[in-house]
Amino acid sequence: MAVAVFPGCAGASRVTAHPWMRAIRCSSFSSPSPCPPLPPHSSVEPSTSLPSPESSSSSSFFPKRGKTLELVCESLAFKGMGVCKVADTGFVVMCDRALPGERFIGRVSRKKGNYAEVTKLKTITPHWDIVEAPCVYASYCGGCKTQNLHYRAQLKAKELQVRDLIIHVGRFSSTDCAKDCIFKPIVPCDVHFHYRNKMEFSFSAQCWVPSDGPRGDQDLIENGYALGLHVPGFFDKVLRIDKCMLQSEATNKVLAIVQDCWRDPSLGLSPYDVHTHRGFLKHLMLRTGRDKRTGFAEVMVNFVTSSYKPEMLDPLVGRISTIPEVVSVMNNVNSSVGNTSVGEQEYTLYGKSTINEMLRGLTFNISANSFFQTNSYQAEVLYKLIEDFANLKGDLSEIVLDLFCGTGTIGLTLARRVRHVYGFEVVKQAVSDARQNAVLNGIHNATFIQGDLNKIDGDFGKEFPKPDIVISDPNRPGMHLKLIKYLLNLQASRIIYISCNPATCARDLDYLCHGLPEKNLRGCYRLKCVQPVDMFPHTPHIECICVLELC
Ligand SMILES: C[S@@+](CC[C@H](N)C(=O)[O-])C[C@H]1O[C@@H](n2cnc3c(N)ncnc32)[C@H](O)[C@@H]1O
Repeated sequence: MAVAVFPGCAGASRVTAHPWMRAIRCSSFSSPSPCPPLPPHSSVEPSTSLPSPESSSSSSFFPKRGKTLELVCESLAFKGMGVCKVADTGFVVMCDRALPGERFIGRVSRKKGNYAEVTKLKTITPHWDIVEAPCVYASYCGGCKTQNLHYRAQLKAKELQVRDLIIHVGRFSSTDCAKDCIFKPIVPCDVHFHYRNKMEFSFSAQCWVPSDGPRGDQDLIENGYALGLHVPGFFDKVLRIDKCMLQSEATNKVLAIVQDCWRDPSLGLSPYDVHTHRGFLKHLMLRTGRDKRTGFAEVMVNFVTSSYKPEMLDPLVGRISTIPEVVSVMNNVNSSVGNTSVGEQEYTLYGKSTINEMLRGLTFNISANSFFQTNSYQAEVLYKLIEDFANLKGDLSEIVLDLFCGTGTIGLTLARRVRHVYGFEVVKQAVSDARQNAVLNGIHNATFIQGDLNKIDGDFGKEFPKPDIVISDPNRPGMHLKLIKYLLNLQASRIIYISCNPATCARDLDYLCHGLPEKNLRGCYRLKCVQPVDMFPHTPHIECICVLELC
């Protein structure tokens, strides 16, 4: 199928397509921080003229909440929201689950500064590059929002989003970027399904049944219990999922067994109720790794419960441990009212307490709560690119600083070719895993330090020599201004910035390259390359690697 050209990519129609970008700088610091405004940028201003949603003349217009509008989706933006225009007027709104080319009726649900959000009510004509979504839950669960968009079109949309953000939020000139070939084509993921090595399902006392949902769900309304994924936007409603096409076949077998028996009244198991704070079962986390000798899948099952009652879980453990791939059953006990999966106590109910995964020739031990790249196939590709971009001399002379190092995977894959790796990470367990992973792989030139990179002070950096290469792989909020300031003072010759949020990445690149005069910061880096990598087909998530060189 031919990939349609997105009309939103060209010329004037793009002009009105970025009103939400204003919010990026202000919303993305993870701790209180002065929030500089977006620079004047006339091209990001939305059109505000529309006489009436039903007609199309030109008085000032902002649609009222509840108003229905006929819309056309032009492109995908932040979090996979469709960028839409009111038909015949050009007024911009954002709509979840609207895909490029789709004409539909939407209802205004929220006003957001200078644009509005709408809820889709009815499709008039479908989007371009339509394919049939193979998963019955694709329209409901919130995970695979673009499963019915041809994969090539998904890639194109992600590539355009990165480019847009770097230019408009990062304030890089599109002409210069084109001249210097800054934007590299996105690297596709060859594995489109079953690529996720970790999924977390929730137990709930409130089952959500979509009115036009997958058949067979009707009986669930009766007792209201569900094991599945949260309905987007609801912390207390769960859509029952019997099979997820993103996780491994082995973990789907586990899910099927648990679905089959957990509601059996004779077991006396109850879901945790987030309103009353009563009940036992909170989450079912499933992780897939690989046996380091055979390369075959090995699975960890982690029950997150509100209290420690292993005898209650015995019947489930007995059944799932008959699946040959299951090598570990863990129990994280989280007695707090919060509904996270990290427990205060962790118990091994069956088998071992960690599973293995291999990456770039190294073996990693993964415990229930360790961070590990969730697509191991594509992590291999990502890490190879990082290593290539790091452009190491390979003479064991260089120092690498691995910021936000998690379980040390990036630093450890580089350690064989450098003098020393220093890794920083806030999660204690991840730091301990990183140290163990170094030992497991016979690596002695890596030091992992626990610390919060949002709270660094003037002493940061005194405990290690000046790095030649900085790797920075922050989570979605990006880097704190304190860390940016440190990097600008440090002046390492190369920074490899890996990001899972191109919006905050663009902001940080702007600071590193152009500075921030109101904070007395002078940029001293040149953007050499932006390489998007698709780690998560069918989802709005975008990963990219950016290479910066000292001017
Ligand atoms: C996107 S992950 C990258 C992990 C690792 N580089 C990898 O590829 O596996 C981001 C990591 O940053 C850590 N992190 C988040 N906020 C942090 C902070 N303020 N200080 C230090 N580490 C932080 C998270 O715990 C997580 O391990």
